[in-house]
Amino acid sequence: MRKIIIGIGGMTNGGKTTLSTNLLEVLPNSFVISQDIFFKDDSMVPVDSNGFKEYDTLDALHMDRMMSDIESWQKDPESFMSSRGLRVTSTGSQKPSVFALIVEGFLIFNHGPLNVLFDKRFFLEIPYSTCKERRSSRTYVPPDPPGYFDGYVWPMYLKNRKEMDDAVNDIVFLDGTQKQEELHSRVLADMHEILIVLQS
Ligand SMILES: Nc1ncnc2c1ncn2[C@@H]1O[C@H](COP(=O)(O)OP(=O)(O)O)[C@@H](O)[C@H]1O
Ligand SMILES: O=C(O)c1ccc[n+]([C@@H]2O[C@H](COP(=O)([O-])O)[C@@H](O)[C@H]2O)c1
Repeated sequence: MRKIIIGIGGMTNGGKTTLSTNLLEVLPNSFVISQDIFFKDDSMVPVDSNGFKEYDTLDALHMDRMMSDIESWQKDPESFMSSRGLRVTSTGSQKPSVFALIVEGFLIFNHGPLNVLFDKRFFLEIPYSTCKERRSSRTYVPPDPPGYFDGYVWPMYLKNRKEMDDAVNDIVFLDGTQKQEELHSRVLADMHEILIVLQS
């Protein structure tokens, strides 16, 4: 049995969830773990000197819990999926030969212990104006206060991005303004290559 872990990183609103959901639909025996669901409760997130909640750091996330879920998948992907109500697809009487885990999130490559687990890393980039526009039509819990994007989110993106660029060099950058179908085909083609290598 082969296991493949793909990282779909990217800027806020870069299209990570959309791309991951599209991949999930076509990849048999795949599962998506999203970093977003590991945000700490608002009461645990401190406020910076400008009064903005510091959500865009690894400290705002339960990374220990996220790692523990990924470890469970690594130990036994089949049980991991069935314990979440998902059936494993087999060919005839044969057990599936490949399981794929897609890990998506805005800080997945900034966490060293997670970053080392990826067989392939993708990062969705969009221009500042697209990012600001997409973000303004999204409602988080809690919602972004006035000035949050320019006063906190964008400066933190630049900081986190620099840290990632300094520490990780094996990333395929994707233009998140491309059509969803193009992004989907590009990632599938790259994954296909890895699967061939893994199966040989
Ligand atoms: N390739 C794309 N082209 C145009 N809009 C997109 C594309 N991918 C995602 N979007 C839109 O951008 C917004 C953010 O997408 P989402 O997948 O939730 O981003 P993320 O998970 O990176 O925050 C959504 O409104 C989504 O419909
Ligand atoms: O999901 C949450 O609990 C949450 C609460 C407050 C803010 N967020 C924002 O979620 C962003 C990362 O998620 P995403 O999907 O935009 O990449 C990050 O920029 C945070 O500011 C997310």
